[in-house]
Amino acid sequence: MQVELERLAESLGQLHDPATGLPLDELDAEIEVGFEGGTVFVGLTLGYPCAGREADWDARLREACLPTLKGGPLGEAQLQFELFSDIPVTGAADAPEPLRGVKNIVAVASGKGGVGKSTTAVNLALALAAEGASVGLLDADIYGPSLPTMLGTEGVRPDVKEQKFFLPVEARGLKTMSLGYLMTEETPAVWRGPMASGALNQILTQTLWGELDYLFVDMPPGTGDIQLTLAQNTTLAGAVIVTTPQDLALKDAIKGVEMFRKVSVPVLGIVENMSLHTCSQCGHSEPIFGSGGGERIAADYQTRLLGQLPLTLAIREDADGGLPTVASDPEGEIAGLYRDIARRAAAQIWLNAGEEDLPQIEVS
Ligand SMILES: Nc1ncnc2c1ncn2[C@@H]1O[C@H](COP(=O)(O)OP(=O)(O)OP(=O)(O)O)[C@@H](O)[C@H]1O
Repeated sequence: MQVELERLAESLGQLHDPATGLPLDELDAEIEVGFEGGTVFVGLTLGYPCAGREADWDARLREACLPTLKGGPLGEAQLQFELFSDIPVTGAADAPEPLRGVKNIVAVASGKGGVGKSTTAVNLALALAAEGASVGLLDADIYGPSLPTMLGTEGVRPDVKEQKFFLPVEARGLKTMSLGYLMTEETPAVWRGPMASGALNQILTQTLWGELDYLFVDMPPGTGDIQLTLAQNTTLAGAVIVTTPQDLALKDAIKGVEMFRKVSVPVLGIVENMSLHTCSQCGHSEPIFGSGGGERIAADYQTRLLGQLPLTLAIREDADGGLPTVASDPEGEIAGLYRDIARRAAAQIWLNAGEEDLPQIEVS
């Protein structure tokens, strides 16, 4: 029977993990197989949260197990499957105290403004929370903090502890902090570089984030000094670059990729937003901003296209109305796209954590 169980584990190791595209035995995935009381137990541990895929894994594992079990001593056994996630830690051990419990800090960035970076950041954060992770979201967009609008927390002021720390504002299952919660009439309308960097660093390191699997940072748009300083001063697990398919936005997205590479922050991948427009009247879809751009950058810059999101009224209305699509229509098609992208980004962090030395790409 032991031989049977080993054969089973072997055949399960050949299954492909959809978030990385790699077979389980090439990943740091743990497959446990056991037999007790007439039941074969299979446990699979992945390095990213994927509660939403449990039923899918269950079906695929059953299908893979059948030929191995059929006709053998375990042919009549019941099959019980459980999916676990063990999220890697890429936070720095010497991080400021409030960030010590944060396993992974992920920057969501864009080379230029208005491409949907904040909308993507909030939906990705909600998506990983829906997959079972504990998630925080820091709105570091000094030019126009939009998190309070998107999460319906306008006018909320965070509690302060020991006159030194902010307590994050809980919203839709996320721990959030935004410059928007702190703005007063005295807050400068236009932040100068060092002042902006200082303010960002302060809310990042003086917020009591507690234990988090992922902290998403919605970066200010662009690739100037403020962004560079933030990327340099923080141990980031990686960056997600949001772009639209227009040539100009793509050029700026490349600058984003180059900026993160310069400071050795892994680029987890590209999200192409507003890729296709589907007419709400006739259902016809067309790539009004062009097509294939995100894929091209991903190929040219050895990163991956994490996914594409359509230009739809629902995404805009949901975000602007305080209930982003992943929360307003969790089982819908668009929420599914965000969840796929979020799992791929998290899986990329897992892959990177398994590599001892990331290749250093020199950008002159
Ligand atoms: N896929 C989409 N379909 C339709 N509208 C979208 C989509 N993505 C974002 N939007 C809308 O586009 C506007 C700009 O989005 P958002 O604020 O997320 O962009 P941004 O890149 O963060 O901008 P900024 O540079 O101002 O921070 C918002 O009104 C948002 O609701």
